[in-house]
Amino acid sequence: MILELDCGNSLIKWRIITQAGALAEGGLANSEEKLLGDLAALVNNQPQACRLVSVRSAEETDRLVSLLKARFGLSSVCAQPARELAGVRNGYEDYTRLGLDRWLAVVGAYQSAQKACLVIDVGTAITADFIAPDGQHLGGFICPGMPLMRDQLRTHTRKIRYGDESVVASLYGQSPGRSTIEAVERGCMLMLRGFIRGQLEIAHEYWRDDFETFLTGGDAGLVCEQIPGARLVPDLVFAGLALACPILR
Ligand SMILES: Nc1ncnc2c1ncn2[C@@H]1O[C@H](COP(=O)(O)OP(=O)(O)O)[C@@H](O)[C@H]1O
Ligand SMILES: CC(C)(COP(=O)(O)O)[C@@H](O)C(=O)NCCC(=O)O
Ligand SMILES: [K+]
Repeated sequence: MILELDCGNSLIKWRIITQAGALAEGGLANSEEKLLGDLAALVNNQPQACRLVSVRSAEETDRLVSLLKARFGLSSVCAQPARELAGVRNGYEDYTRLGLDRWLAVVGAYQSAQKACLVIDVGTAITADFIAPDGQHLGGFICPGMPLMRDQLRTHTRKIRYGDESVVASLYGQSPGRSTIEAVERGCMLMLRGFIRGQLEIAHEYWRDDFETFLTGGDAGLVCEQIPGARLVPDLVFAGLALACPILR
């Protein structure tokens, strides 16, 4: 059994897979402690090794690797930046600067589609990445995700105040909001949708209709219906992680 971790800025996504790649368990943790507790509570499917990708600081990532070793005796392999992987060439001027979650999602998407791809990750930040038909990553765009957009308003105004627990799917509608929370959530949703529309326009300019759109990230469900034919792949980063850290397979 292999433990896989995707350490984002908000959540740690984890799963346990067999050597053959079949999913055995998985979950979400909003802190290191929660992750370690969830892993300690596993009855079956004890992992023998770990591979992980992190966009957190080197200190945080090293600490997590040490904790996994100390508590469970687990050795971890961490995904590293690369110029090229599985037929994809990193398009950043300095390839080490491209977020590793983006890179792995790009690699996972191209591996699956083998054609031009637009990869959109809707998490703490929203990222869009473009891959040409020959596997050349062209670069991408980054903007604040829903948590950051609402936090900016709650932090920098005096009268916009509501808790995360009040954010529910039923808030999202087409008509103008008639309460503060509705107005903010619907406004941020329109920003999100406008961003997505812009990315689709760019992809159409490059490749007309001959590209595949991949959607991933915790808030991908908010925009899935906006993109006909988009592939909603929650574990896209893990697909790339398996290619980046294959030694465990
Ligand atoms: N069970 C959940 N707990 C917390 N957030 C969730 C959950 N399911 C979906 N989300 C959404 O996921 C978003 C975070 O997405 P994610 O891709 O995990 O971000 P990151 O990779 O930046 O940590 C949150 O804004 C939240 O709306
Ligand atoms: C853009 C990101 C903050 C997205 O992180 P996430 O929302 O998935 O937590 C992350 O990929 C990152 O820190 N990237 C480094 C900067 C860059 O990609 O240019
Ligand atoms: K993201």
